[in-house]
Amino acid sequence: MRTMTLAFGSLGSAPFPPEIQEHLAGLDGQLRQDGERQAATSETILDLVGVTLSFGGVVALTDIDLSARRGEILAIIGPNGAGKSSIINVISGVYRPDRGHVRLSGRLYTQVPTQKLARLGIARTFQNLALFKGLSVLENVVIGRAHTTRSSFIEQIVGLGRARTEQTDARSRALNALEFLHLSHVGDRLAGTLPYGLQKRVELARALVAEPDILLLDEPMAGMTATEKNEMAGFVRAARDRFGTTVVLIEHDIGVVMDLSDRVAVLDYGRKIADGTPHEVQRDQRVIDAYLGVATENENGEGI
Ligand SMILES: Nc1ncnc2c1ncn2[C@@H]1O[C@H](COP(=O)(O)OP(=O)(O)OP(=O)(O)O)[C@@H](O)[C@H]1O
Repeated sequence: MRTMTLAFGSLGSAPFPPEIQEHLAGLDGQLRQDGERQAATSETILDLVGVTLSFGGVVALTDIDLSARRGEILAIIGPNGAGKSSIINVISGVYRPDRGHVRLSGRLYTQVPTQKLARLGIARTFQNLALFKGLSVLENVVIGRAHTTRSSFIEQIVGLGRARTEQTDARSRALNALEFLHLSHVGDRLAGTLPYGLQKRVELARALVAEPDILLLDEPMAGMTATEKNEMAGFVRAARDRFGTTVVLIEHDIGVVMDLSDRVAVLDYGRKIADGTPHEVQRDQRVIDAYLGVATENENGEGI
């Protein structure tokens, strides 16, 4: 059953909670406030061309063209089973498309090499939490720097020279990421002991510490309260504003999507049926039809 709720504007322009806003603004004066978003450059950093993917007889994606520009927040939405996760998994190299290709910063891949993902400038979070629950929050975030390690196994065991420099650097960057996401106070806690919403934020910290060009977020606000969603949306926006990161996210809460995204791509049955600004997509008849029967009219019988 297709269960997506079409609640356009449910969060509207809900403000980023004041204490978080104050914290972010005070970090080093570099953060831009809401409404002063860093404009996405016209440089296309991610390009999917004609991507088709099937599992046996099930066609998950059909001839998908999709691109994202540097510094853009792109949301992928669609009913359950529409192919959203499949796109993220193609971009991150988990699935190899039957046809089509992915271009990252101009380089062409039929399949993105998963093991080189971080070095290619891509970091991701997962639909279900993927933290090491028995490690501290800080240790979890330090792992996000693993791709930068050049020292040998022996050097790391002994903890000398290059290994020590790398560890110090990783720890320092992880501490900065924790501060940026307002998590410093839980850095020493075991990740598994944190409330769910904070664990999701730790995942974001681990992805951000890799300093990715492209951040893939698979339902980053799933299971969160409205307040937690607002906080998370604010942090995602702040990360983009501060680092110029391109964000590609899947999110079921359309209110969050409309408020946070620069552009929205809509999938239905594995096909892209719309791609535009939140305003454009919201009024697209094909999108409304895709969710037919769920809040497509207001009380006066007018389309929303
Ligand atoms: N590993 C797989 N094996 C077989 N079929 C799959 C696999 N992954 C996805 N599919 C199928 O491909 C289609 C698209 O699935 P996908 O998970 O990409 O959709 P989605 O939009 O992310 O859905 P949801 O919102 O429920 O997470 C569905 O029909 C799904 O059953």
